[in-house]
Amino acid sequence: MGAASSSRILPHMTFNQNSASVCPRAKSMLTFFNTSQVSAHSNSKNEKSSVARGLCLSRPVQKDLDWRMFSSVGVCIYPSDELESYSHATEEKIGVILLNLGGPETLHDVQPFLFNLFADPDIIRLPRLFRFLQRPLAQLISVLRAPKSKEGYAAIGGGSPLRKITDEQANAIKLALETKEVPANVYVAMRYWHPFTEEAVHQIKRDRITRLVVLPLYPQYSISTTGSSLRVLRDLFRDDACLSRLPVAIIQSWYKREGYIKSMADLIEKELQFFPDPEEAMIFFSAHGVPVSYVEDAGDPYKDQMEECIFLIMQELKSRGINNDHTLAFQSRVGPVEWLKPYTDEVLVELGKQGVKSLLAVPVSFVSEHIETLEEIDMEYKELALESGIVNWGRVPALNCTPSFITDLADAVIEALPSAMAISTSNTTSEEAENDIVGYAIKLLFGSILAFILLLSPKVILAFRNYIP
Ligand SMILES: C=CC1=C(C)c2cc3[nH]c(cc4nc(cc5[nH]c(cc1n2)c(C)c5CCC(=O)O)C(CCC(=O)O)=C4C)c(C)c3C=C
Ligand SMILES: [Fe+2]
Repeated sequence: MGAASSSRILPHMTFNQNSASVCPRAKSMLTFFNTSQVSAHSNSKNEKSSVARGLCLSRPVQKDLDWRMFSSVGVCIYPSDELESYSHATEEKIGVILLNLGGPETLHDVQPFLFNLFADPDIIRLPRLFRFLQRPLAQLISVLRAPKSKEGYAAIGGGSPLRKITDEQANAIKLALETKEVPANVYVAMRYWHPFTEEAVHQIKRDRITRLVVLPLYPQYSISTTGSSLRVLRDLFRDDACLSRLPVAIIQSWYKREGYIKSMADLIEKELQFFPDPEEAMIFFSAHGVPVSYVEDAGDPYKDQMEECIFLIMQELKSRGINNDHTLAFQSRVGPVEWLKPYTDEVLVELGKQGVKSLLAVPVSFVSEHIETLEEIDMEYKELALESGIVNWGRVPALNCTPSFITDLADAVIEALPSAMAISTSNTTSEEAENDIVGYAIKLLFGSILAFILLLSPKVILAFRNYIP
């Protein structure tokens, strides 16, 4: 996880010291911070700096997804020796936290991993009234889905390669930052399996990091991925007076970055050469799907960002004289609801019918090999494509530790550093807290009655069957 400690001062960098990371020695801290002021400030600042540096800091539509809405009531809980040195910190100690999904390392881990995933309210979005059902539902669905998932993980060697690859990426980013004379500790924070976000945050505190860059390993922003990890981070920071004062810069998405686009184009250009007739091959972008309601009801920018990303990759390829046909489809749907269309499996069959003979699959929503590239694309979709009449099949590897890509991520970190600012804090009055509790009790009561009625309905019972293979 955390790489070797770095404690050099960076004389060539000037940071905005208004948001100092010093944790005051005061026994308690109840700080009110004017969030609207912070928003206005951070907006103009981030937008200016992002335009100037090509950084993509797109803002999610929803208020509750926004890191700037952090609020905190808290007492500094560092042991006194830690507090002492934290408060006297004079040296800049940079941390980079990589946000990723995590995956089961053994077949034994599969069901508990699935439980963590389905227990996430950003993955199964229940109406507020039914939130108390989240964990029992997660238990039910994870048990029902585990046999199918286990088959998939068994087919790729008995576990997910995600931890190993993410650790390698973390080391590579650390090295790239060192080469650029920006020594930093790089931490891996997984959402659903080890090393969990909590573990990474704990290590960040122990290492007394003074400035933090949050870098999701998802090029495009989705409520279900980056949004979910940021929410967990926000909660951890909100509950900790010291962390809520740590200057943090968040890179929300980076699919527009030139280095990323060029690295993707390089991989595609290289893979096309393996086809007997490279110009004839269709470039088939396959992105992980999300339920339609995320985009249409919750304002998830994922689909728009994905389409723009593909446009930019194709533009880069055209500038290199590569003018192949291309298409985008969405894979890996789970559960009874409608997901983003077109679906990868249906498009493959359709392309076969249309007489497409050569096809290059390009996984585009994730930057490491994982179950959905190694099993779903390489095995299931390949078989379906060949059955459907496609003769020449290829697949672009995931970026993993491709040097040009890692260098670009290191650049993104360096560009984001100056915009780091402390998380805003606010206090809740005891009256507001009491109202919250009463409101919650009323909702719980009515929710339970409604849930009981609903759970007995045959329609709901049928819907859950759809999680089973
Ligand atoms: C950008 C990438 C991803 C999005 C968006 C995403 C949304 C999403 N996923 C599920 C359900 C499952 N995902 C699973 C595995 C999985 N998902 C992603 C990425 C995105 N998910 C990755 C990289 C992985 C693989 C991790 C690994 O172990 O290699 C799984 C488990 C596997 C399986 O049973 O198929 C589930 C389930 C939902 C419901 C969702 C959006 C709401
Ligand atoms: Fe997923």
